Amino acid sequence: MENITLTPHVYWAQRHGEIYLRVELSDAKVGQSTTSTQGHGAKGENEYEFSLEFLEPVRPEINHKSTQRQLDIKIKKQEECWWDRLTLQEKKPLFLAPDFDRWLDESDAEMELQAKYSGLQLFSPVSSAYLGLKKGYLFMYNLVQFLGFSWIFVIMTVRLWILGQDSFYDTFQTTADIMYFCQMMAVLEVINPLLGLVKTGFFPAMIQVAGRNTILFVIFGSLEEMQNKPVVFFVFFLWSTIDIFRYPFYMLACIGMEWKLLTWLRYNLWIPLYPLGVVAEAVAVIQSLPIFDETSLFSLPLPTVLGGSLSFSYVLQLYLVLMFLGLFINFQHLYKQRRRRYHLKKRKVH
Ligand SMILES: CCCCCCCCCCCCC/C=C/C(=O)SCCNC(=O)CCNC(=O)[C@H](O)C(C)(C)COP(=O)(O)OP(=O)(O)OC[C@H]1O[C@@H](n2cnc3c(N)ncnc32)[C@H](O)[C@@H]1OP(=O)(O)O
Repeated sequence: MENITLTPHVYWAQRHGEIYLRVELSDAKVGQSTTSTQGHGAKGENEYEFSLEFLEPVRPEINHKSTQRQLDIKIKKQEECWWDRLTLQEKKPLFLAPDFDRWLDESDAEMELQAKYSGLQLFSPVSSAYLGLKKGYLFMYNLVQFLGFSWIFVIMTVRLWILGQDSFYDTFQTTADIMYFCQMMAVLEVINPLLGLVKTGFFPAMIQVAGRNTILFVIFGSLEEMQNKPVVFFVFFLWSTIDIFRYPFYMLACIGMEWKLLTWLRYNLWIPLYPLGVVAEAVAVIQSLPIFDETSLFSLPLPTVLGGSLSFSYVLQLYLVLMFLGLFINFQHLYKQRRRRYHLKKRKVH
């Protein structure tokens, strides 16, 4: 019977300097070209072939080792750098999948490099356990946040659908408990970069978490008069709309996966939502100023000659200025992250 050329399953992983390909072929006999191989694969004994156009240049020399189970190929990158994907074409070939046995994300690969230089073994039981724990922790954290914000988003949307504008007035009573929980958990987003668990900048995360928590705990939480205002609806709706996409995006990143639509939403939705969110928060702060003046809540004691006390509303007026400074810093940060993500795409077009 005449042999037909088939495509084997190929699994890949990378380090800063190398690409690893694992081809699912047993007892492979590699021909002149490394990508054309005689071996036993999913469709039995046959000639198997695949070709890949790499994202960046690689060195011509290719190392390969055939075992009873698979064919391992190691290719050196021309330049030591992290690739966003393996192939020049954006759409992943059907026969290609991540090799989760060797898979490391960029920061883990950096850790591996450091471990190599300091003589430690990254794949020692201790460091593998650390990586597993880190991934498990981040995955669970993102999952819990995703569920929390989804719950808030769904409750608000359903109530808006059924009650219309009436639902604006009791958003706080129906969703605040979960919002408190999610936003208290979000403090971990400031701690995670400090511990080196994620690459997020500490300062942008701090601005984000401090900004939201000031609104939630100080403005809405401590002033009952604010809790029935429609502004609560707009603030909570804008926060949850971004986060029902942001957290699943991080979850997939934890397991080395990407869903194009989700990535697009994560890197584009903030463009209208962030300014809108800050404007809604500014409205909440402005509405709370007369209430703080009337109730003297959190007012700062001063000597009698200086008037006896300073209303907290002055602190909030200063905070209003900081809010727009914070918006500017984070908008720039998110814009840079977006450019970094789409950099390669642009280079391809020009
Ligand atoms: C002078 C300052 C004074 C401060 C005073 C306070 C003033 C406050 C003013 C501002 C008020 C803002 C209040 C907020 C309002 C709103 O939220 S409105 C609604 C719209 N909001 C948004 O769009 C913002 C959403 N938030 C974010 O995007 C983040 O919180 C961020 C910190 C602002 C930016 O995110 P960042 O993490 O830096 O970017 P990423 O590209 O997503 O992540 C970098 C890499 O790290 C990985 N990663 C991050 N977190 C996780 C995680 N939890 N789990 C797993 N992985 C994570 C991520 O995958 C990235 O990895 P790579 O892709 O490999 O690079």
